[in-house]
Amino acid sequence: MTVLVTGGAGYIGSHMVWDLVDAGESVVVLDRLSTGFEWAVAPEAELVVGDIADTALVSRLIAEKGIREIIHFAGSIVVPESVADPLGYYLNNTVASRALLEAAVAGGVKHFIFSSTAAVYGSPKAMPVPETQAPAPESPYGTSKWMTELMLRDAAAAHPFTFAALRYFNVAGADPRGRAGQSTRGATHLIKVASETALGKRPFLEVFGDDYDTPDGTCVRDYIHVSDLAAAHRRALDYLRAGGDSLVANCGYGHGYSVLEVLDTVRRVVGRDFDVRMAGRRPGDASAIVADASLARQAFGWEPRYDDLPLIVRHALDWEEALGRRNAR
Ligand SMILES: NC(=O)c1ccc[n+]([C@@H]2O[C@H](COP(=O)([O-])OP(=O)(O)OC[C@H]3O[C@@H](n4cnc5c(N)ncnc54)[C@H](O)[C@@H]3O)[C@@H](O)[C@H]2O)c1
Ligand SMILES: O=c1ccn([C@@H]2O[C@H](COP(=O)(O)OP(=O)(O)O[C@H]3O[C@H](CO)[C@H](O)[C@H](O)[C@H]3O)[C@@H](O)[C@H]2O)c(=O)[nH]1
Repeated sequence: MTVLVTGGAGYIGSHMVWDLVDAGESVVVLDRLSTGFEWAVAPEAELVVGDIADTALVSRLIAEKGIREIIHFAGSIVVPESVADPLGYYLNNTVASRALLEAAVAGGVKHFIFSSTAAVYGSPKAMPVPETQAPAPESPYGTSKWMTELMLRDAAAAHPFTFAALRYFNVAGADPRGRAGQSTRGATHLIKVASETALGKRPFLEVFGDDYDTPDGTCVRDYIHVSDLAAAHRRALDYLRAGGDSLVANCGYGHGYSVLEVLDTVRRVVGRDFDVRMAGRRPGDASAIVADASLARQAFGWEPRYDDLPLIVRHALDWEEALGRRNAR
């Protein structure tokens, strides 16, 4: 059996591919390389360069490779960009996912795992936020992902497949063995931007808003190590293979850090200061969001290994340094 990983040349997808390959699975990656990299795909996996919205291509892959499971990471991921270009986000996240799902259903795919997001919740009143909290996204990005969750729910009621929609909180860090990491050009994610700034690749970092209703006024997020997230997917896949019901599950650790706390951690880990400037709020940002992650533990036995912010930052910095050496070659 071969697993199809869409977006497997991207940040999280490339870690997933390594995790599957390490477990002896056969893997095909479908990625159009818009933000991903050919070199990021583990050599044991087969990379097909193409678009998930290309139903003919996906149908051919499903038939030719005997695909029964899809892990779907491909998409557009930047919250403020989605505020500026909502239709582009609905196209690449919702419409393209619909096309992929149509090919999956027609091709007899049995299990589907989907990259959803904490952004579906908006700024929840009660925290940590459980999956039972009604979604109230504050950005087109969050809405585009929630719409895909709803399509999965309805399609799974009508067709013989099961799914897990995993709502990731803030993903950071890199493969502890140094084989993968975040290589995104012009990245906007806090730990990535802070790592680049700390290593002198950017002149300064801006803190987007210090007037939120949080203890120090900056936004609070639940940062999860990318390798723990990949492990959660493999657990979810095993659960679905064993006949588990479709589910929606948070992936986070259950504790939040403010932007300033993250920056302090980066300073301590790297052992030097860097230029941080206060700036206005960024469109689409929720003030605080922390996961209730008990369902993932109960339903499919997920046990995080890297719930340690300094370690996440250490791995992100190690990758950033390796990336610097790669780009210098
Ligand atoms: N990074 C986070 O903190 C975070 C949090 C929650 C959810 N997610 C979700 O996880 C998934 C992966 O995110 P990432 O951080 O690895 O981003 P990424 O940009 O590194 O990876 C996305 C990959 O998908 C590919 N892609 C995009 N559109 C495509 C299309 N139409 N057809 C084929 N390939 C396409 C890109 O080339 C890239 O390799 C996304 O769906 C994102 O919404 C990410
Ligand atoms: O240079 C920066 C970058 C970020 N931030 C702040 O740091 C926090 C985290 O921002 P990120 O861009 O790292 O992450 P987001 O919370 O905006 O979004 C991320 O996590 C979400 C889930 O919560 C989504 O799924 C999305 O894909 C992913 O980008 C936010 O308050 C943001 O304003 C800064 O102050 N300066």
